Amino acid sequence: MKPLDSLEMPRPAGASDPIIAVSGLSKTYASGFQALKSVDLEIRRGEIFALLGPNGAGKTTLISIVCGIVNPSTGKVTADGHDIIRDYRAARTKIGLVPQELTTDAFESVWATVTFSRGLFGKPPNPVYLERILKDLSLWEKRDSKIMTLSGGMKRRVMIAKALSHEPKILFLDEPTAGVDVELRRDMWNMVRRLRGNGVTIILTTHYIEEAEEMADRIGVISKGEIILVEDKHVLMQKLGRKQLTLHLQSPLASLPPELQSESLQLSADGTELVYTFDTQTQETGIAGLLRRLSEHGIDFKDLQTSESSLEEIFVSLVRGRS
Ligand SMILES: Nc1ncnc2c1ncn2[C@@H]1O[C@H](COP(=O)(O)OP(=O)(O)OP(=O)(O)O)[C@@H](O)[C@H]1O
Repeated sequence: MKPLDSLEMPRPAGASDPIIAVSGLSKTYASGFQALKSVDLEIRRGEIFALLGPNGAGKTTLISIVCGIVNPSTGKVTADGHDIIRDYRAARTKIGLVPQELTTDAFESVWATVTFSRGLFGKPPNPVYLERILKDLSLWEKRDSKIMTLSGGMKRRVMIAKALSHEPKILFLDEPTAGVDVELRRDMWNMVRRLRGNGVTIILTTHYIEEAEEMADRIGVISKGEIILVEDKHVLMQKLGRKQLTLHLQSPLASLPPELQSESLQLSADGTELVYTFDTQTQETGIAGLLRRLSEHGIDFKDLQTSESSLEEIFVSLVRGRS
């Protein structure tokens, strides 16, 4: 993909108010199922926000409400200062949505589809802008092709072009890289970064924790309709991160001596490795004491390595802790 430098959407100078403000938002579907439980969330201007949560946590429901596709039961949402219900049109114009499912008109050409999408938002035609988007998304050569003739990856690019056609300030990407190949995933990550560079705020939902780890400025975790955590990515990883020290033993151990047994020290099944888990936040890691006690028991090691817990491990432990 070529650069999206051309998408000039300057960041408002000094604007510190949230671009999206969600307060007390609840949703109970007609079935009686409560998908969102009094959600409060603020999205900052110009950030990439990743919303993580297991299947059925309420991610799509939340996005759908902000985009005016699903009605909230209670609560208030504003998008760039516009109430999404009272001032629906103005709010919706600010938002581009790339939904999970591909919903494009199979018989239309790429060009007709993006032109039509722009028109839906009441924006005057701007073929130069649309040409830039299609070029940036490597779709320009396919502009006259019917969508049904495109590959799945190309169709996904069309969905993005449609979402950007009316120059939104906010872009929602619902599971953007589910089922796409590695190359397209990389392209999309690069595109998201360039959009952010141009002042677009991006909210993405993902199951790929790797994606949040790589892309997001902040991470929100949703579980069973509740936002259980919102944190700067680096702070989150530092706060909840644990480190592991793995000792490769000189000779395998049948079992750990009782005096050494603790939750933080585990012997591998084959007895060749000892794994010690410690908190990155504490002053005292306990490593010196551990090494001393091992030596007292005549347990020698030939090598050691440390590793930090990934966002994936943090996420799993957070969501597990709630179930
Ligand atoms: N129209 C509906 N009627 C009744 N229940 C619904 C409806 N839409 C969604 N739900 C339920 O609300 C819950 C949240 O669904 P939602 O699609 O928001 O979750 P999600 O976090 O996006 O999940 P996924 O990661 O699987 O896409 C689920 O239990 C789902 O079955």
